[in-house]
Amino acid sequence: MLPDVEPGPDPAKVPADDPAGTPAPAARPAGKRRRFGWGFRLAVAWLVLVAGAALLADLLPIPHYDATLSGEPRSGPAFGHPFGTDALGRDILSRIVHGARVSLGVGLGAVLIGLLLGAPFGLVAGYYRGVVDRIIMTANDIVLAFPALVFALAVVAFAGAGVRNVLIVLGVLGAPAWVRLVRSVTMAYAQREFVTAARALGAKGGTVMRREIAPNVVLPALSYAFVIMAVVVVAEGSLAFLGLSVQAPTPTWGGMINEGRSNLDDAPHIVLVPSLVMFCTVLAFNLVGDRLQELTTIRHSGLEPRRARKKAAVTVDEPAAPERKGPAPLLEAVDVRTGFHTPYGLVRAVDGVSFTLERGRTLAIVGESGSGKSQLIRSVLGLLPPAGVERGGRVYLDGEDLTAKSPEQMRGILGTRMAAVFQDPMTALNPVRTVGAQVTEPLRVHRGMDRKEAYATAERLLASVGIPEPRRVLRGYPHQLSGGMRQRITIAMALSCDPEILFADEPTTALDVTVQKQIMRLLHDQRERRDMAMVLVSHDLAMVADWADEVIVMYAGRVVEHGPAAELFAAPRMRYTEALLKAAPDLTAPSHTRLEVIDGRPPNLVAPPAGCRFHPRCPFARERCAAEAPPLVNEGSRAYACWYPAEPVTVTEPAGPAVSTADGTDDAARSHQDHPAVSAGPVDVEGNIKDGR
Ligand SMILES: Nc1ncnc2c1ncn2[C@@H]1O[C@H](COP(=O)(O)OP(=O)(O)OP(=O)(O)O)[C@@H](O)[C@H]1O
Repeated sequence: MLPDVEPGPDPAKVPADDPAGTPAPAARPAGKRRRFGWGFRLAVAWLVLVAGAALLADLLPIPHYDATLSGEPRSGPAFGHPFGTDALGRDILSRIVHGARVSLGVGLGAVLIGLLLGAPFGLVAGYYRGVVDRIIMTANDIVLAFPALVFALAVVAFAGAGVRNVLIVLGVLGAPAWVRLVRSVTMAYAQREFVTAARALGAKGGTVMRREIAPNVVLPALSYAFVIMAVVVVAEGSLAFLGLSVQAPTPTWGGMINEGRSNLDDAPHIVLVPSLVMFCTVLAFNLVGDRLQELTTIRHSGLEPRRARKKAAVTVDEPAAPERKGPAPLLEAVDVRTGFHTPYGLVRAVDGVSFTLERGRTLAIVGESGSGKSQLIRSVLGLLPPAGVERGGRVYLDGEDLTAKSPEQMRGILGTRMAAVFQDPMTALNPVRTVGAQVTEPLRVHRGMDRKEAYATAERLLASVGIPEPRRVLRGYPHQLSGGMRQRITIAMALSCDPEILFADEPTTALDVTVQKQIMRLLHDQRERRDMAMVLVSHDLAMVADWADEVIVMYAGRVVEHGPAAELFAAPRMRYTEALLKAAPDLTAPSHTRLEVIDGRPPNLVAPPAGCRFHPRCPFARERCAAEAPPLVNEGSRAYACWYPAEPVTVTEPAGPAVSTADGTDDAARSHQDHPAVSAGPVDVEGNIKDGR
């Protein structure tokens, strides 16, 4: 009888096909508008009628609900008494209308109490996970397991029957269900890019929950509130039937059913009318709740391990601080390792990656999907999920050990010294907040600007990243802008506090080709103008060839080749890099040219193959490759991990597939020709590779 219904979304029940954990609106055929349907409309109309009648009960031209003998006792529907009268001759319509006040009032009150008690716990559990989550959910499960009826009877027996006590009982008993609902929605949103982007800008946990997640919980909570209202109306009716709710003479629907039981033979309408009204009201609440839930359904992902065996994040086997002779590089990653605990074992997403990056340089990270590129930069930024993660290694920013920083200190660095731009500008921006609110936030938080100053600066920032009419754009919402414009906004946000390093995780993947080029040029120009460094994650080798100074090639969580972009593209040494370049599409090749593909699939990162991880897919693999893992050996400015590398070559004629983003502008002819492996033009790489940018 009490509200222990299963809350809507539960990300733990969904297939493991989307490690990014990106909740998205339910799929809907393009061009089709969402329809509410006649059932929904009827239900809303019924609820409006009942709620309206309850609100205006005292003004309606009907007899007083307790006026005995206002008509013939037990008489059926008649003029003046459309629903008939009860055993004392009281008007049933009037009693129904006044009873609605109790039912709906208790329903609304219980929903609010449950929400206020449960939502904060749900938010905290879903956002922080780990031990906090376990404590909250264990306490929640204990409350849920408590026999609700016994609790209700005990409270009413102790504190007395009455609307206030019924409301408290139902509200408190409903709270655990709210904890579950809000937790599951929070979990689904906690890994969304706009939340990661807010964290990357240094927002505190409380701020992220309040500003980024809570507004997105509102709609699922609203749909759930309708379902809970239905449950509470039934629960209140049941308590009233037992005489434990509001006492006579105030009418309640449950009480009317109870009173009418003895007249079932000669005047069944006394029981039937309140039963029918209650039935229709409960049905209407459920219908509206279900329909709203359908409209807010989240596509869940397998991000959340069903039961992470170790939930707390741990840091293991820290490498010693590197010995330096000269000044520290701007960014230095040493043996970075990141593993995710899953039901299938530890997924070693990043497995001992080291690199350095200097000011004014662009480092690109490439590799097939799942090779660990994104998790590497999230590890460097300290933006990994708070629980279920095993991490190791060190990251130094200008010689300062970031891995030794507290979350508070890291928040001071994110957004100000290191900032990030993510793949999909739609998901990187919070859809329920204005562009202005989002762009001004880092300015207010990190640069201490007041609202007016922050808006004026935001306007200039937007103009600097090429947004026309910035003032108008600031007033709008992300969905009113094109993909390219949205990405310009996220770039403006990332640049707002003049970071020293900009991390761009596939910043153009979600955009069309011509916009891709504009965005890359914008990023490059800003990098030059601000003398920043940039870390660029991308699948697009042509783009990397165009804009990167250095390239890291990742395979199965490890670096397999690293070197200056031009040299690496001209003459890859590691066989995987070679295969990757050959698999890149060549837009300048004759039509119907077959694309080379890399046979097989990337390995399972829970149990990667022994030896060289690429050997099962490598046409050049020999015995040694399966037995011993090749170390990353340095060769001049380059490093590669391969027992049988490709020969160093001097390329004087077209050397491989060209990848072109040509759009007819002068850029098209530009830099692909500098990198033979991704171009169609003749190039001499022996020290004569010119920087075509
Ligand atoms: N929260 C998680 N739990 C378990 N495994 C995860 C989690 N996040 C990422 N992984 C796994 O870590 C590996 C590396 O993921 P990552 O996102 O870094 O790959 P990527 O190279 O960036 O791929 P893509 O180019 O498709 O984004 C993948 O196998 C992925 O499934």
